[in-house]
Amino acid sequence: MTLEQVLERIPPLDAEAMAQAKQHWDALAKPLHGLGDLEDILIRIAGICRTPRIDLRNKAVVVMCADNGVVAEGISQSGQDVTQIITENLGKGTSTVCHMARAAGADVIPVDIGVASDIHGSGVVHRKIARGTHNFAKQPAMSRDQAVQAIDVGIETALLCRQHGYDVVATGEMGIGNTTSTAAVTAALLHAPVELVTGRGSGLTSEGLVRKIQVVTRALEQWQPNQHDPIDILSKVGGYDLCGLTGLFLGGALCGLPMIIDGVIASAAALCAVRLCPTVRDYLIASHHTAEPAGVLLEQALDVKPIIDAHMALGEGTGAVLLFGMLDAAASLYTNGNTFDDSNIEAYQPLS
Ligand SMILES: Cc1cc2ncn([C@H]3O[C@H](COP(=O)(O)O)[C@@H](O)[C@H]3O)c2cc1C
Ligand SMILES: O=C(O)c1cccnc1
Repeated sequence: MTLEQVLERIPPLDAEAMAQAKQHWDALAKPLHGLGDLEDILIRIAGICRTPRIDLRNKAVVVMCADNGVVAEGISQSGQDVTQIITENLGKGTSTVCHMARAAGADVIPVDIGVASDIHGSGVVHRKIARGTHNFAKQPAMSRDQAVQAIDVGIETALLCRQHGYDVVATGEMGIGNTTSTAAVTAALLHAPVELVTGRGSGLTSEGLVRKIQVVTRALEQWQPNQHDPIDILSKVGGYDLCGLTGLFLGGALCGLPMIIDGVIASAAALCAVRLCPTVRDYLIASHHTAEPAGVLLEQALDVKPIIDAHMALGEGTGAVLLFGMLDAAASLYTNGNTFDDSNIEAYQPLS
Protein backbone atom coordinates (compact mmCIF):
# COMPACT_ATOMS: atom_id res chain seq x y z
CA MET A 1 0.00 0.00 0.00
CA THR A 2 1.38 3.45 -0.86
CA LEU A 3 1.46 6.27 1.67
CA GLU A 4 -1.34 8.01 -0.26
CA GLN A 5 -3.48 4.89 0.01
CA VAL A 6 -2.83 4.67 3.76
CA LEU A 7 -3.86 8.31 4.20
CA GLU A 8 -7.06 7.72 2.21
CA ARG A 9 -8.01 4.57 4.11
CA ILE A 10 -7.77 5.80 7.71
CA PRO A 11 -11.38 5.67 8.94
CA PRO A 12 -13.05 7.96 11.48
CA LEU A 13 -13.41 6.55 15.00
CA ASP A 14 -16.29 4.11 15.53
CA ALA A 15 -18.99 6.37 17.00
CA GLU A 16 -21.26 3.45 17.94
CA ALA A 17 -18.53 1.70 19.97
CA MET A 18 -17.78 4.99 21.73
CA ALA A 19 -21.44 5.58 22.59
CA GLN A 20 -21.65 2.07 24.06
CA ALA A 21 -18.48 2.60 26.09
CA LYS A 22 -19.84 5.88 27.46
CA GLN A 23 -23.12 4.20 28.33
CA HIS A 24 -21.17 1.47 30.15
CA TRP A 25 -19.09 3.96 32.17
CA ASP A 26 -22.31 5.74 33.17
CA ALA A 27 -23.88 2.45 34.29
CA LEU A 28 -21.03 1.67 36.73
CA ALA A 29 -21.75 2.33 40.40
CA LYS A 30 -19.60 5.43 40.80
CA PRO A 31 -19.97 9.16 40.35
CA LEU A 32 -20.70 10.04 36.72
CA HIS A 33 -17.45 10.71 34.85
CA GLY A 34 -15.69 10.02 38.14
CA LEU A 35 -12.50 8.84 36.45
CA GLY A 36 -12.51 12.01 34.36
CA ASP A 37 -10.00 12.01 31.51
CA LEU A 38 -9.32 8.28 31.99
CA GLU A 39 -12.96 7.54 31.13
CA ASP A 40 -12.62 9.65 27.98
CA ILE A 41 -9.40 7.87 26.96
CA LEU A 42 -11.05 4.46 27.29
CA ILE A 43 -14.06 5.68 25.31
CA ARG A 44 -11.67 6.76 22.57
CA ILE A 45 -9.88 3.40 22.75
CA ALA A 46 -13.28 1.77 22.12
CA GLY A 47 -13.65 4.04 19.08
CA ILE A 48 -10.14 3.18 17.84
CA CYS A 49 -10.54 -0.59 18.35
CA ARG A 50 -14.12 -0.46 17.04
CA THR A 51 -15.54 -2.38 19.99
CA PRO A 52 -16.77 -1.43 23.48
CA ARG A 53 -14.98 -4.54 24.85
CA ILE A 54 -11.70 -3.09 26.04
CA ASP A 55 -8.67 -5.34 26.42
CA LEU A 56 -5.27 -3.77 27.08
CA ARG A 57 -3.39 -6.82 28.32
CA ASN A 58 -0.80 -7.02 25.53
CA LYS A 59 1.29 -3.89 25.64
CA ALA A 60 4.45 -2.78 23.85
CA VAL A 61 6.67 0.25 23.57
CA VAL A 62 8.19 0.71 20.11
CA VAL A 63 11.41 2.73 20.31
CA MET A 64 12.55 4.30 17.03
CA CYS A 65 16.36 4.67 17.20
CA ALA A 66 18.31 6.95 14.87
CA ASP A 67 21.23 9.35 14.74
CA ASN A 68 21.23 12.99 13.79
CA GLY A 69 24.15 14.42 11.79
CA VAL A 70 23.48 17.84 13.30
CA VAL A 71 25.18 16.58 16.49
CA ALA A 72 28.43 17.74 14.78
CA GLU A 73 27.33 21.32 15.57
CA GLY A 74 27.61 20.78 19.34
CA ILE A 75 23.88 20.87 20.08
CA SER A 76 23.83 17.96 22.56
CA GLN A 77 25.77 17.09 25.69
CA SER A 78 26.35 13.58 24.33
CA GLY A 79 27.94 12.06 21.24
CA GLN A 80 26.51 9.63 18.71
CA ASP A 81 28.18 6.68 20.45
CA VAL A 82 25.47 7.03 23.14
CA THR A 83 22.75 6.29 20.56
CA GLN A 84 24.47 3.00 19.74
CA ILE A 85 24.98 2.05 23.39
CA ILE A 86 21.40 2.82 24.45
CA THR A 87 19.96 1.12 21.34
CA GLU A 88 21.91 -2.04 22.17
CA ASN A 89 20.79 -1.76 25.79
CA LEU A 90 17.18 -1.49 24.59
CA GLY A 91 17.76 -4.80 22.83
CA LYS A 92 19.28 -6.34 25.97
CA GLY A 93 16.49 -5.05 28.18
CA THR A 94 18.68 -2.80 30.30
CA SER A 95 17.94 0.78 29.21
CA THR A 96 15.73 3.12 31.25
CA VAL A 97 12.45 2.34 29.55
CA CYS A 98 13.07 -1.43 29.80
CA HIS A 99 12.87 -1.32 33.59
CA MET A 100 9.71 0.77 33.50
CA ALA A 101 8.15 -1.39 30.80
CA ARG A 102 8.86 -4.52 32.86
CA ALA A 103 7.03 -2.97 35.79
CA ALA A 104 4.11 -2.14 33.47
CA GLY A 105 4.06 -5.61 31.87
CA ALA A 106 4.98 -4.23 28.43
CA ASP A 107 7.38 -5.55 25.79
CA VAL A 108 10.09 -3.27 24.40
CA ILE A 109 10.56 -3.27 20.61
CA PRO A 110 13.59 -1.19 19.61
CA VAL A 111 13.84 -0.44 15.87
CA ASP A 112 17.14 0.66 14.31
CA ILE A 113 15.70 2.99 11.69
CA GLY A 114 18.86 5.05 11.23
CA VAL A 115 21.57 4.57 13.85
CA ALA A 116 24.95 5.72 12.47
CA SER A 117 26.84 2.59 13.56
CA ASP A 118 26.16 -1.14 13.26
CA ILE A 119 23.94 -2.41 16.05
CA HIS A 120 25.16 -5.60 17.67
CA GLY A 121 23.36 -8.19 19.75
CA SER A 122 19.83 -9.46 19.46
CA GLY A 123 16.55 -7.85 20.34
CA VAL A 124 16.71 -4.90 17.93
CA VAL A 125 14.63 -4.83 14.74
CA HIS A 126 16.90 -3.88 11.83
CA ARG A 127 15.20 -1.37 9.51
CA LYS A 128 18.06 1.09 8.95
CA ILE A 129 17.29 3.60 6.18
CA ALA A 130 20.71 5.28 6.43
CA ARG A 131 23.58 5.73 8.88
CA GLY A 132 22.09 8.78 10.54
CA THR A 133 20.84 11.94 8.86
CA HIS A 134 23.13 14.44 7.16
CA ASN A 135 24.08 17.44 9.26
CA PHE A 136 21.21 19.77 8.37
CA ALA A 137 23.40 22.77 9.15
CA LYS A 138 25.25 21.83 5.93
CA GLN A 139 22.72 20.00 3.75
CA PRO A 140 19.13 18.72 4.01
CA ALA A 141 18.83 15.88 6.55
CA MET A 142 17.66 13.27 4.00
CA SER A 143 15.96 12.93 0.64
CA ARG A 144 12.18 13.04 0.33
CA ASP A 145 12.29 9.42 -0.75
CA GLN A 146 14.15 8.42 2.43
CA ALA A 147 11.60 10.28 4.56
CA VAL A 148 8.78 8.35 2.90
CA GLN A 149 10.68 5.06 3.35
CA ALA A 150 11.10 5.78 7.07
CA ILE A 151 7.41 6.69 7.43
CA ASP A 152 6.62 3.36 5.74
CA VAL A 153 8.77 1.55 8.32
CA GLY A 154 6.63 3.11 11.04
CA ILE A 155 3.38 2.13 9.31
CA GLU A 156 4.60 -1.46 8.80
CA THR A 157 5.73 -1.65 12.44
CA ALA A 158 2.26 -0.64 13.63
CA LEU A 159 0.62 -3.26 11.41
CA LEU A 160 3.06 -5.93 12.66
CA CYS A 161 2.29 -5.00 16.27
CA ARG A 162 -1.40 -5.49 15.50
CA GLN A 163 -0.69 -8.86 13.83
CA HIS A 164 1.33 -9.96 16.87
CA GLY A 165 -1.66 -9.29 19.09
CA TYR A 166 -0.66 -6.11 20.88
CA ASP A 167 -3.62 -4.14 22.22
CA VAL A 168 -1.88 -0.82 22.84
CA VAL A 169 1.52 0.64 21.90
CA ALA A 170 3.63 3.40 23.46
CA THR A 171 5.74 5.48 21.06
CA GLY A 172 9.37 5.92 22.10
CA GLU A 173 12.58 7.17 20.51
CA MET A 174 16.30 7.20 21.10
CA GLY A 175 18.70 9.37 19.19
CA ILE A 176 21.21 11.87 20.45
CA GLY A 177 20.42 15.28 18.94
CA ASN A 178 16.75 14.56 18.29
CA THR A 179 15.48 17.45 20.42
CA THR A 180 17.23 19.71 17.87
CA SER A 181 15.49 18.11 14.88
CA THR A 182 12.25 18.22 16.89
CA ALA A 183 12.67 21.95 17.59
CA ALA A 184 13.26 22.58 13.88
CA VAL A 185 10.28 20.48 12.79
CA THR A 186 8.03 22.14 15.40
CA ALA A 187 9.11 25.66 14.43
CA ALA A 188 8.46 24.84 10.77
CA LEU A 189 5.06 23.17 11.34
CA LEU A 190 3.76 25.88 13.65
CA HIS A 191 5.65 28.79 12.14
CA ALA A 192 6.77 29.42 15.73
CA PRO A 193 9.79 31.43 16.92
CA VAL A 194 12.76 29.07 17.28
CA GLU A 195 13.61 30.39 20.81
CA LEU A 196 10.12 29.34 21.96
CA VAL A 197 10.45 25.73 20.85
CA THR A 198 14.10 24.98 21.61
CA GLY A 199 15.13 23.57 24.98
CA ARG A 200 18.01 21.91 26.75
CA GLY A 201 17.10 18.39 25.65
CA SER A 202 19.03 15.85 27.68
CA GLY A 203 20.83 18.62 29.61
CA LEU A 204 22.51 21.28 27.51
CA THR A 205 24.50 24.21 28.92
CA SER A 206 23.23 27.78 28.43
CA GLU A 207 26.00 28.34 25.90
CA GLY A 208 24.97 25.18 24.05
CA LEU A 209 21.35 26.30 24.03
CA VAL A 210 22.28 29.56 22.28
CA ARG A 211 24.18 27.52 19.67
CA LYS A 212 21.24 25.12 19.26
CA ILE A 213 18.87 28.04 18.59
CA GLN A 214 21.29 29.50 16.02
CA VAL A 215 21.72 26.17 14.24
CA VAL A 216 17.96 25.63 13.97
CA THR A 217 17.29 29.24 12.90
CA ARG A 218 19.91 29.10 10.16
CA ALA A 219 18.78 25.72 8.87
CA LEU A 220 15.18 26.93 8.55
CA GLU A 221 16.36 30.07 6.73
CA GLN A 222 18.57 28.05 4.44
CA TRP A 223 16.27 25.15 3.51
CA GLN A 224 12.93 26.99 3.70
CA PRO A 225 10.82 23.90 4.42
CA ASN A 226 7.22 24.20 3.23
CA GLN A 227 5.05 24.72 6.34
CA HIS A 228 2.19 22.84 4.66
CA ASP A 229 4.23 19.81 3.62
CA PRO A 230 5.28 17.68 6.63
CA ILE A 231 7.36 15.36 4.43
CA ASP A 232 9.33 18.33 3.10
CA ILE A 233 9.91 19.49 6.68
CA LEU A 234 10.94 16.02 7.89
CA SER A 235 13.32 15.51 5.00
CA LYS A 236 15.01 18.89 5.37
CA VAL A 237 15.34 19.24 9.17
CA GLY A 238 13.87 16.04 10.68
CA GLY A 239 15.22 12.65 11.60
CA TYR A 240 14.54 9.01 10.81
CA ASP A 241 13.10 8.49 14.30
CA LEU A 242 10.62 11.35 13.76
CA CYS A 243 9.62 9.84 10.39
CA GLY A 244 9.22 6.37 11.91
CA LEU A 245 7.06 7.74 14.71
CA THR A 246 4.93 9.64 12.18
CA GLY A 247 4.37 6.32 10.43
CA LEU A 248 3.50 4.60 13.72
CA PHE A 249 0.66 7.07 14.34
CA LEU A 250 -0.62 6.64 10.78
CA GLY A 251 -0.34 2.84 10.91
CA GLY A 252 -2.01 2.65 14.32
CA ALA A 253 -4.97 4.65 13.01
CA LEU A 254 -5.16 2.50 9.89
CA CYS A 255 -5.33 -0.81 11.77
CA GLY A 256 -7.17 0.29 14.92
CA LEU A 257 -4.26 0.00 17.34
CA PRO A 258 -4.15 2.69 20.08
CA MET A 259 -0.83 4.59 20.10
CA ILE A 260 0.24 6.55 23.17
CA ILE A 261 2.22 9.75 22.55
CA ASP A 262 5.35 10.06 24.67
CA GLY A 263 7.23 13.37 25.03
CA VAL A 264 8.21 16.19 22.73
CA ILE A 265 9.68 14.12 19.89
CA ALA A 266 6.64 11.84 19.56
CA SER A 267 4.37 14.92 19.84
CA ALA A 268 6.08 16.58 16.86
CA ALA A 269 5.73 13.32 14.92
CA ALA A 270 2.06 13.10 15.91
CA LEU A 271 1.54 16.60 14.49
CA CYS A 272 3.23 15.54 11.23
CA ALA A 273 0.80 12.59 11.09
CA VAL A 274 -2.20 14.85 11.73
CA ARG A 275 -1.07 17.28 9.04
CA LEU A 276 -0.81 14.36 6.61
CA CYS A 277 -4.23 13.02 7.64
CA PRO A 278 -6.41 15.19 9.95
CA THR A 279 -8.55 12.17 10.96
CA VAL A 280 -5.53 10.89 12.96
CA ARG A 281 -6.15 13.67 15.50
CA ASP A 282 -9.03 11.72 17.07
CA TYR A 283 -6.77 8.68 17.55
CA LEU A 284 -4.11 10.43 19.62
CA ILE A 285 -3.69 9.62 23.30
CA ALA A 286 -1.27 11.86 25.17
CA SER A 287 0.53 10.66 28.28
CA HIS A 288 2.59 13.36 29.97
CA HIS A 289 3.66 16.99 29.76
CA THR A 290 7.30 17.24 28.75
CA ALA A 291 9.63 19.79 30.28
CA GLU A 292 10.85 20.69 26.76
CA PRO A 293 9.36 24.07 25.78
CA ALA A 294 7.95 22.88 22.42
CA GLY A 295 5.65 20.54 24.34
CA VAL A 296 3.06 23.15 25.29
CA LEU A 297 2.70 24.47 21.74
CA LEU A 298 2.48 20.94 20.36
CA GLU A 299 -0.21 20.01 22.90
CA GLN A 300 -2.22 23.06 21.83
CA ALA A 301 -1.77 22.32 18.14
CA LEU A 302 -2.75 18.67 18.64
CA ASP A 303 -5.54 19.63 21.05
CA VAL A 304 -4.53 16.83 23.44
CA LYS A 305 -4.62 16.70 27.23
CA PRO A 306 -1.69 14.80 28.77
CA ILE A 307 -2.73 13.60 32.21
CA ILE A 308 0.69 13.10 33.83
CA ASP A 309 2.49 16.27 34.92
CA ALA A 310 5.79 15.18 36.45
CA HIS A 311 8.30 17.50 34.73
CA MET A 312 9.69 14.55 32.79
CA ALA A 313 12.18 14.98 29.93
CA LEU A 314 13.57 11.54 29.26
CA GLY A 315 12.35 9.99 26.02
CA GLU A 316 12.55 6.26 25.13
CA GLY A 317 8.76 6.13 25.63
CA THR A 318 9.02 6.40 29.42
CA GLY A 319 6.06 8.77 29.92
CA ALA A 320 3.80 6.74 27.65
CA VAL A 321 4.73 3.56 29.54
CA LEU A 322 3.76 5.29 32.81
CA LEU A 323 0.28 5.81 31.40
CA PHE A 324 -0.08 2.03 30.91
CA GLY A 325 -0.51 1.51 34.66
CA MET A 326 -3.31 4.05 34.80
CA LEU A 327 -5.02 2.58 31.75
CA ASP A 328 -4.81 -0.91 33.28
CA ALA A 329 -6.47 0.33 36.47
CA ALA A 330 -9.21 2.11 34.54
CA ALA A 331 -9.75 -0.90 32.23
CA SER A 332 -10.02 -3.22 35.23
CA LEU A 333 -12.83 -1.11 36.65
CA TYR A 334 -14.47 -0.73 33.23
CA THR A 335 -14.48 -4.48 32.63
CA ASN A 336 -15.16 -5.79 36.13
CA GLY A 337 -16.87 -3.00 38.04
CA ASN A 338 -20.33 -3.36 39.55
CA THR A 339 -23.10 -1.52 37.80
CA PHE A 340 -25.85 0.42 39.59
CA ASP A 341 -28.15 -2.52 38.76
CA ASP A 342 -25.74 -5.07 40.34
CA SER A 343 -25.48 -2.91 43.44
CA ASN A 344 -29.17 -2.13 43.75
CA ILE A 345 -28.42 1.57 43.69
CA GLU A 346 -30.67 3.88 41.77
CA ALA A 347 -28.75 5.31 38.82
CA TYR A 348 -28.22 9.03 38.41
CA GLN A 349 -30.97 10.74 36.47
CA PRO A 350 -29.75 13.09 33.79
CA LEU A 351 -29.94 16.69 35.03
CA SER A 352 -32.67 18.65 33.28
C1 LIG B 1 22.30 8.41 28.34
C2 LIG B 1 21.05 8.93 27.65
C3 LIG B 1 19.93 8.11 27.57
C4 LIG B 1 18.79 8.61 26.94
N1 LIG B 1 17.59 8.04 26.75
C5 LIG B 1 16.82 8.92 26.13
N2 LIG B 1 17.47 10.05 25.89
C6 LIG B 1 16.85 11.21 25.29
O1 LIG B 1 17.80 12.23 25.02
C7 LIG B 1 18.10 12.36 23.65
C8 LIG B 1 17.72 13.70 23.16
O2 LIG B 1 18.42 14.72 23.81
P1 LIG B 1 19.45 15.66 23.04
O3 LIG B 1 18.70 16.23 21.90
O4 LIG B 1 19.85 16.66 24.07
O5 LIG B 1 20.60 14.78 22.59
C9 LIG B 1 17.28 11.29 22.93
O6 LIG B 1 18.05 10.16 22.69
C10 LIG B 1 16.17 11.03 23.92
O7 LIG B 1 15.55 9.80 23.74
C11 LIG B 1 18.74 9.90 26.39
C12 LIG B 1 19.86 10.72 26.47
C13 LIG B 1 21.03 10.24 27.08
C14 LIG B 1 22.25 11.12 27.15
O1 LIG C 1 10.27 15.23 26.13
C1 LIG C 1 10.99 14.39 25.65
O2 LIG C 1 10.51 13.47 25.00
C2 LIG C 1 12.48 14.45 25.81
C3 LIG C 1 13.09 15.51 26.46
C4 LIG C 1 14.45 15.53 26.60
C5 LIG C 1 15.20 14.50 26.09
N1 LIG C 1 14.62 13.49 25.47
C6 LIG C 1 13.27 13.46 25.31
